[in-house]
Formats: sequence, structure tokens, C-alpha cells
Amino acid sequence: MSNSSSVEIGKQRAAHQAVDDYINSECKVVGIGSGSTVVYAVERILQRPELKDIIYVPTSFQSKLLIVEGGLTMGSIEQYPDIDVTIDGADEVDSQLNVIKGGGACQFQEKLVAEAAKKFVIIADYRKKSSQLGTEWTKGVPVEVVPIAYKSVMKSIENLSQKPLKSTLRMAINKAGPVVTDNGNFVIDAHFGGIEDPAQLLREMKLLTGVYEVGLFCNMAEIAYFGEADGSVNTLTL
Ligand SMILES: O=C[C@H](O)[C@H](O)[C@H](O)COP(=O)(O)O
Repeated sequence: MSNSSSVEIGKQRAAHQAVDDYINSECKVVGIGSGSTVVYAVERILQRPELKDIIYVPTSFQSKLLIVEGGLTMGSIEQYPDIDVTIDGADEVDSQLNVIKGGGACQFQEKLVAEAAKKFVIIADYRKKSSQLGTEWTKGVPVEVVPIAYKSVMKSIENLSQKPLKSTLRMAINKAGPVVTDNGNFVIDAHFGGIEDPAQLLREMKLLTGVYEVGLFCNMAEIAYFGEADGSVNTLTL
């Protein structure tokens, strides 16, 4: 099997198992994360007709499309601030269930919908497992910033207790200029190498003026499902 097909199978198996374990007809409201792994979670939801009556809360434009095109009922976080379960992908997950998210620039709405949920479930392929954040996912910590503040946030990041190796403004592909998020903001990717204390870094970055949301999710996930290269699924809980 090629690497890319074992990755896709890993994503699909992890997503299907998480849906089967965590979403049932007792659930009233379910949060739907963003990214390529979540596509398989929605695929599984659509295979189970008893899950059709649930309200699904999106975390991005992409996730809205998945819900609408699947013919599922969509609700907003304002209408449904209490969510039973949110299922979402990850860029990197450490052994303490700290997570880097935002590779697709969706971390703000993802965090909002994850925090509203009683249970936050991560689904990922085997490449996302890590002993220390920043060592497997080497594209940096995604930091969503208000556009006029991007330079000053980049400067302020230099003074954090763990200094970044570099930080870059994320540029768009097939459009001149920066990536613009679903909230009209920019994204800085802050590279730290191995992150010594993710929760501390998160606290410090959240205090910087102009920072909208940071793609570090600490003490939030109750479980992570990893689809392995051999087709099996492993879980991580604390
Ligand atoms: O902004 C994007 C999200 O945080 C995604 O959940 C994350 O990047 C993982 O995406 P994928 O499932 O495509 O690896």
C-alpha cells in the first residue's frame, strides 16, 4: 500500500470508529470540525440514518458545506451553545492530549465549538502522533491575528518566554497576498521547534493585543483516535 493510501485509510478508520463510539441517537447537538479527516466523520454519519435528526454545528465554511451537502440539519453556535460531542481533526497531538490545530486556518471557530461541547474527540492518522508538540508538525503554531496587528504580533512573539525560531505570515495559494480566514483575519505561523510548555505558551500568546485565537488546544480533548498504517485504530486517553 502506498503511503498516501495508508494515510487516507488511517483517517477514515479513525473517523468512523470515533463516530460509532461517540455519536448516537441520544445526541441532540454535535459539533463538526474542519479538515480532510472530518470528511470521513461526516461520511460515517451519513451511513447511519438514525443520526439524521441531530443538529450539526459547523466550525468553518468547509464544514458548513459538508453539513449542507450531506442534507444534515445545521445549527449555529449562537442557537446551540450546549453541544453533546464535537469531533475534529488535528495537526499534531502529544501524549498529554495537547493539540496543534489550524493547519487549515479554522482554529477560532473550532475552539469555540470544542469548548461548547461536553466531549471533544480528536480524529487523526498516525502521522499526527507526537511526544512533543512542534516536533512532528513543523509548519508552526497557527496564530489568527487581526490584519492591522500582524506586524506588532510578530514583534511581540519575539518576547515570549519560549522564543520562536521564526514566524511567517501565511500566504495564499492561487491568490496574491495573505490567507484570509473565515473571520476576515490573517494567520501567522510561529515556529518554536519542540514546545516546552504548550499551556504556558498559549496563555502568553492569548495576552498579545491583536491575537484572535491560537491553534494550541490544551486540556480540551478527552480522547484521540489514531488510524494506523496497518489499518488498525489506537486511542489515547489520559
Ligand atoms: O484548520 C484546520 C483544522 O484545525 C484541521 O482540523 C487540522 O488542520 C487537521 O486537518 P486534516 O484532518 O486535514 O489533517
